[in-house]
Amino acid sequence: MRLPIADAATLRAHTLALVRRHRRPLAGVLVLHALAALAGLAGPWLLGRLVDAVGRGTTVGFVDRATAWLVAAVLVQTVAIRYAQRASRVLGETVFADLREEFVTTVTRLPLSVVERAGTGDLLGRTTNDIDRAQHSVRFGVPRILVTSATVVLTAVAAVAVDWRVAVALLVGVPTLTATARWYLHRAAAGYLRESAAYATLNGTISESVEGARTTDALGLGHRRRSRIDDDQREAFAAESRTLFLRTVLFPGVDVSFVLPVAASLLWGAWLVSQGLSTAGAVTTVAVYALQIRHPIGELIYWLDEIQIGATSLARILGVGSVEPDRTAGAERPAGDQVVASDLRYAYREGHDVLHGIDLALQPGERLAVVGPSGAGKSTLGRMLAGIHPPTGGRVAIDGVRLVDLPLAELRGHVALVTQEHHVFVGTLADNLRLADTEADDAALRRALAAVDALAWVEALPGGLSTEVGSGGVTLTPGQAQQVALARLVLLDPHTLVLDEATSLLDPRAARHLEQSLSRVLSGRTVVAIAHRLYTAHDADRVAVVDDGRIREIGPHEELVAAGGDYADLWRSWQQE
Ligand SMILES: Nc1ncnc2c1ncn2[C@@H]1O[C@H](COP(=O)(O)OP(=O)(O)OP(=O)(O)O)[C@@H](O)[C@H]1O
Repeated sequence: MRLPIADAATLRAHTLALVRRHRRPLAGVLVLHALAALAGLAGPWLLGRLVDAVGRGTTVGFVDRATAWLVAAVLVQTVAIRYAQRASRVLGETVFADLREEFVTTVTRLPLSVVERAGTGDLLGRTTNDIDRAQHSVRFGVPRILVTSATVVLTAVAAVAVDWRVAVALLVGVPTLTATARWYLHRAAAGYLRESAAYATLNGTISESVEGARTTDALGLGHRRRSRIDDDQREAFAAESRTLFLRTVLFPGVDVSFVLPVAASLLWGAWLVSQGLSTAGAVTTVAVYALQIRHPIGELIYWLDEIQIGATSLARILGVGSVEPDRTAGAERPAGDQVVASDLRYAYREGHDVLHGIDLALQPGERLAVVGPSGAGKSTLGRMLAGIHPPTGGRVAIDGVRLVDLPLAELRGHVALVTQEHHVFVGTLADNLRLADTEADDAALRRALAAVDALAWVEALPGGLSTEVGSGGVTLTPGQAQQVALARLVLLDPHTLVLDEATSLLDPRAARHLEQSLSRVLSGRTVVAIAHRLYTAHDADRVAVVDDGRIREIGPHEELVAAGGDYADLWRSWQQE
């Protein structure tokens, strides 16, 4: 599955909405650029007047005045360009800041199931490469397109105003220019879209290979990863070659279109002058305009090309916003705190259920251990009970209200999940803990740390709670990171907790101690503990044995051992180890 890409209509609507939102600064920028362009047109016009005046015979005074006007025009142009550039950049930055904020909000609201199915490469590509490209277009492209368009239009109008007969010659460049630009722009969007997708896939494969390097090494899968990277690279190469080919047609076509109008205005103008239909001054002015217009047209096409790239990136960024939410909050709120799963099913891929109709009623305040072989569906069950993914069949409800009908922020106050994967965010240790409760004071943070046996090492850190941790700060061991995650859970204080191998990174003795101190703090809370170590099951009120997506046995440890079923076998072999 890939994340969606916004269609042309959405892209247009979004761009128009952006333009409307910033129409005042946009109008200001346009006025300033028009002023700069007008001042730039004065030079060739004055030159033409001088040529004619010299032809007729003129005075030094006239030449001096014309020169003074020329200097004044250059000064006005310089000042106008300075303010126009500044206003354009400010506009570009403001628009991009808007886009960035929108995107961050969208990404943080993405359903986890969608991110997992799409793979992180695609999302990573959109948050890095595509944001960079869109940023380049918005920051520099949009302002330059405004400048160059204003300059091209005004130069053409000025040429017609000076002498329309001579200005007609400028049109000879139009057919080749439009044909080449149309040919190119028609093909470029698909080409750049393919290129972005190819690089996103390549990035995903490379980052996956780096993250899974040890596994690859241990299983001797190096050649497979290499051939996968080779395939992705071949696709990226083919995609890049295609866009390069498009440019090799565009650039010569554009160059020819630039030379033609200059030559034509001189030849055609000379004939007009010989017939007494124009003056040498008018021909000079139009020919200089034809030379002058090359630069903004070239820049305009360059930016139209860049804008195409930016637009494809923008389509990929906006596409993320069209991901449907995986839940919509209803109005009902639970009064009690009993979590019940009924006929619960889940499939990561359609038609491949990994949970086959589980019924489970958690008793408020009980501690349930979930055990079973690898791949049995224990983690999936844990995620369902915590409302991470909406079930594909059946339901999980608190006091009759389905978890997926609760707003996410509220859901976390009822049920929370801690897994073995934790991220330590850059910031102080206190910041990391306050993610769970922004209002918690230092004393509350210390209590939570004590509950997870972490207070001693935190107080031994150079800055205690204010120690900077995460990338660039003090590096926490995986076990310490796990304790921080558990302390967050204590602060969050939900009535039901799902611990998925939440102490797996600690040594067995420390893990058991932590679980015991945690259970003192969490007394009265319902705890579902998914466990490898069977003492967790031994310490629990009930044990559920999960195999092949079904609960095979459920009951207190002693009863299951006495029953002599799967659990009794598991327990015996674990004790022998
Ligand atoms: N993100 C995923 N996408 C596709 N299939 C998945 C995904 N996560 C788990 N599965 C599959 O679902 C089944 C149940 O996996 P699950 O992780 O729930 O089992 P588990 O009992 O927790 O195993 P373990 O003890 O190894 O963690 C397995 O067949 C697994 O391959």
